[in-house]
Amino acid sequence: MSRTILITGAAKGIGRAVAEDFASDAENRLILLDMDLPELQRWVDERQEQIKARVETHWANIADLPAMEAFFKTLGTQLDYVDVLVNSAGICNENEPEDLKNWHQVISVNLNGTFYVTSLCLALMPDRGRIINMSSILGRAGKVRNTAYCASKHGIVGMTKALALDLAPRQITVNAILPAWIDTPMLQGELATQAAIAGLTQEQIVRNAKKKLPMRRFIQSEEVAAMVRYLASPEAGGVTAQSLVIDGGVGLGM
Ligand SMILES: NC(=O)C1=CN([C@@H]2O[C@H](COP(=O)(O)OP(=O)(O)OC[C@H]3O[C@@H](n4cnc5c(N)ncnc54)[C@H](O)[C@@H]3O)[C@@H](O)[C@H]2O)C=CC1
Ligand SMILES: CC(C)c1ccc(C(=O)O)c(O)c1O
Repeated sequence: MSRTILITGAAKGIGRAVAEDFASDAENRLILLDMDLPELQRWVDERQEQIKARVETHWANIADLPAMEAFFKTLGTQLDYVDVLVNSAGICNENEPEDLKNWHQVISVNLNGTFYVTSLCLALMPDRGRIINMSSILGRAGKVRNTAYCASKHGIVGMTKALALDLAPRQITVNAILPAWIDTPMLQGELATQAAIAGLTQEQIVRNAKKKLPMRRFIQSEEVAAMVRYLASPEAGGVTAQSLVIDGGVGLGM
């Protein structure tokens, strides 16, 4: 089955693992977007031997609406369809409760950016298309010092549910994945910050963190990519408007 798959945030972490997964199929065409184009290109160059799909890389800031409109206008002249959209680009900043600047920054990227890409992509999406949004376990729970991030991820869940109903007559499915504690540069960066604050080594912070997790381990990006693969498959044609959690049980633990 020949498909075009557009992935945001493909340079690192979950987005990269999703790209790697789809890249093993020679019938796929991948459109990979990220703000960190050098890192995205470096990874694609490094994996040339393993990559079977046709891959294109593009610099993109999903929060920049005029730039995204221009990007999709050009894309529309180069292809007929985007069959699968995976919205993985996102940022995670802690904030003081009254921090307006951080609010705008996080909402701009995580919520507005995800909506911009989705709405622009819809013009290119055929019936039976797939939209998969990376929310978070913080799309259904709260966390101290995370007002903006939690709001953005709750927003993605709401957007997913409503859009799924709009698009259901066309057999387009829209689902959210709710991960937590995925071993990515985002998590490693946060652990490094915590280690610096606590005056501990990164290894000590990692050991302490894992002790508090029900499975005593971080989830690998490839495990999230497998969930994306399922949601993108023909077999998942009846799964829509859902929030699929992959958090090793942490969201339900005490
Ligand atoms: N790592 C984790 O434990 C969890 C991650 N998530 C979510 O999963 C998604 C992916 O996270 P990770 O892979 O861990 O993050 P990451 O930081 O490792 O990778 C995110 C990628 O998105 C790109 N990006 C950020 N802002 C962008 C923008 N404005 N335009 C284009 N690209 C942009 C970055 O350059 C980076 O390559 C995010 O939406 C995150 O909120 C949710 C729950 C847990
Ligand atoms: C601390 C790390 C980076 C992190 C960030 C966000 C979430 C989430 O949205 O659920 C996590 O679970 C994390 O582990």
